[in-house]
Amino acid sequence: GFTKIQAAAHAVPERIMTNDDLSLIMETSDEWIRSRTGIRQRHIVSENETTSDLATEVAKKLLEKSGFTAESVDFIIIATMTAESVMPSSAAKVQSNIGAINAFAYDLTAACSGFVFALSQADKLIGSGAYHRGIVIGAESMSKVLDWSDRSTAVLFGDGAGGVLLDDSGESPLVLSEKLQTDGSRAEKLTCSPMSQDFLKMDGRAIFDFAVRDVPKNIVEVVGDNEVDYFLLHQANERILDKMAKKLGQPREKFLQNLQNYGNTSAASIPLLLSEMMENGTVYQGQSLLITGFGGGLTWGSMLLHI
Ligand SMILES: O=C(O)C1CCN(c2ccc(-c3cc(CO)ccc3Cl)cn2)CC1
Repeated sequence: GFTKIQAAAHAVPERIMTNDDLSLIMETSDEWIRSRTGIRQRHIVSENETTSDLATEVAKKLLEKSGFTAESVDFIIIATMTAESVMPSSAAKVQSNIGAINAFAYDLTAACSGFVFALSQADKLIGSGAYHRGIVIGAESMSKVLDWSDRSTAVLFGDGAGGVLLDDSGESPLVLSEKLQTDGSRAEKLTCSPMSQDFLKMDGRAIFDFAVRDVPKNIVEVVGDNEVDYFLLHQANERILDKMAKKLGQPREKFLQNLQNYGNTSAASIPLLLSEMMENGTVYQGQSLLITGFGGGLTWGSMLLHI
C-alpha cells in the first residue's frame, strides 16, 4: 500500500526562556523580538539533556499513540543539525533506547529542511516495498550551538522535537507532489560547525531575502492547481509567513504558526507544528497539507501531502 502517517508526536524541554529573560542577559527587548520575529518564548534543554533524549521521548510517544511495537519498526531517520555525537548517530541511540531491534537508523542533516528531506526519503523506502514501517523525527538542541554573545541570532532559536510514525497501510498516495532543492553556492550565508568551535552564524538579510524570493517559487510548482487546506512552513519568522501568504495569494490563516511559543527549532519546527495541530484538532485525516522547509545549505523543499 501507500505510505500513511499513523501518528504524530512532539517533545520540548521543560525550561522556558521568555524574551524578558533574554533581555536580562543581552542587549535586546521583548518589544524588538516580538515585532521583528513574532517569538515570545523558547524552550531550552537542561545541561545534561541531549538531542537524542528529545528524539527518544518523541519515538516513545509515537509507539504509544500508534499502538505498534518497537520490534515492528523497520527504520528510524532523525533529521538534526545538533546531534551531540556524530558517531554514534542520534538515530542509533534512539533505536537502542526504544528497543527497535529490527530497525536500521541514521541521522540526516539538511538544516531547517531536514524533516522534509527525511520524510521524502522515508516515503520512498516504504513506496519501494522494501520496508513497511518507520519513524521520522526532527530534533534539535539549538541552544547548544548558538553564539550567545550574538543577539541577532541567539534570540531566534529554540530546542524541541517532533515526528511521525509511518507505515504502508495507505489506500491512496500520501505524497501528491514534491520538490527538494539545494544551492551550495550560498552556503556561507548560514553556517554552524561546532566541531571547529564555530557556532551558528547567519546573514539575516540574505536568508530573509532567500526565503521570500526562492521559496514561493518552489511552493507554486509543488502545489500546482491543487487545493491546500493548510500550509505548514518552517517556523523561522512571523513576518516571513505574512509575506508568503501575500505572495501566494492565500489567506494568512492557512499558514499555521506556533513559533511564538518555541522560536525557530530548525528541523523540528514542521513536525512540532504538525503534531500540535493534530492534537488540537486543527489538522485531521483527509486534509491536504503543504509542508515546506528552508534554511542552511542553502536547502529548501516542499511536499504536498494528502493525510
Ligand atoms: O527584523 C530583523 O532585523 C531580523 C532580520 C533577520 N531575521 C531572520 C532572518 C532569517 C531567518 C531564518 C532563519 C533560518 C534558520 O533556521 C531559516 C530561515 C529563515 Cl528566513 C530568521 N530571521 C530576524 C529578524
